[in-house]
Amino acid sequence: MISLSNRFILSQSFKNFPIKGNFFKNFYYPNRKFSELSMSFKIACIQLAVSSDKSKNLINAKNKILEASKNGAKLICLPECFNSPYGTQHFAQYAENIPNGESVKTLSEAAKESKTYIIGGSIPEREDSTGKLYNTCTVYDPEGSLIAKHRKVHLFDIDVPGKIVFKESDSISPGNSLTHFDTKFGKIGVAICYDIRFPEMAMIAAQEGCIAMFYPGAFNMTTGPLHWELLQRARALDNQFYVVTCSPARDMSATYNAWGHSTIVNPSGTVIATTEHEEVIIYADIGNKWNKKL
Ligand SMILES: NC(=O)CCC(=O)C(=O)O
Repeated sequence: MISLSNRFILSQSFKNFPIKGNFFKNFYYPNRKFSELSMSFKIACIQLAVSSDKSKNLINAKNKILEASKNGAKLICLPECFNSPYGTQHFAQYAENIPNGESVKTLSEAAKESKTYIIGGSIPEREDSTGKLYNTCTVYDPEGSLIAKHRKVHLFDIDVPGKIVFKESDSISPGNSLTHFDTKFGKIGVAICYDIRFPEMAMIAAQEGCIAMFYPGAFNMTTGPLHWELLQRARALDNQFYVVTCSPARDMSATYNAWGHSTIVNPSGTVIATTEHEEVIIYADIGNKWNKKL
């Protein structure tokens, strides 16, 4: 039995979120548009092999970003916790200030050099004024500017007897806001891993006009096979937008074994790109054309 002990009642956590006008007016989003530029554009998910060596992780991430851009990707996503092994015992050691840490510097340079949008997976963030840690995604435009930051809202606390015990809230504090950002291709939503289990976040992104929701994430060997793909297809079909997940590659010598299987799902709930658990880059062209294939 999965304990969802830190589940927020969304009406409480987002009670001040401004839902404008009649929420159901555009339920099927007939007017949501990719920009004129983007009948279709290529995205990439880098299923990065993450080690305990932070500098190595940063160099590897940058090289893979340059490789994905050479292959035509215009928007590139990294996995949850790409600069550090995923684990409560590691977060404090690898945590950085945002925007003054080395991970932000590396990703900003990579975005500028590759001239791509980058959704920088996540890193453990230290807020200097409070000492609190967050699991945070940073986003960059093709000029290398930091254009958005998402702190994971729903922390992953789980206890499946005999299978997996993990309590992210032991060291990480939750974020309290939703994150959507504009690109020249259209508006994009971002959330992190366990956030995908809370459909309201994706619904609000769709209502706000997002064309896709990206979830850097690291599911595990218990819940991965059960729910990873199902959740993505559900969020995509519910909201009629693309859903993209990006996991670290699996490392069986680590304390937390990621499921891998980074995946891209179209607005009809169909998987258009996926993989197994090794280090790899997956690509897909996303845009308005998907519905002509139905
Ligand atoms: N890193 C995470 O939030 C993992 C979430 C997960 O595995 C789940 O089942 O949910």
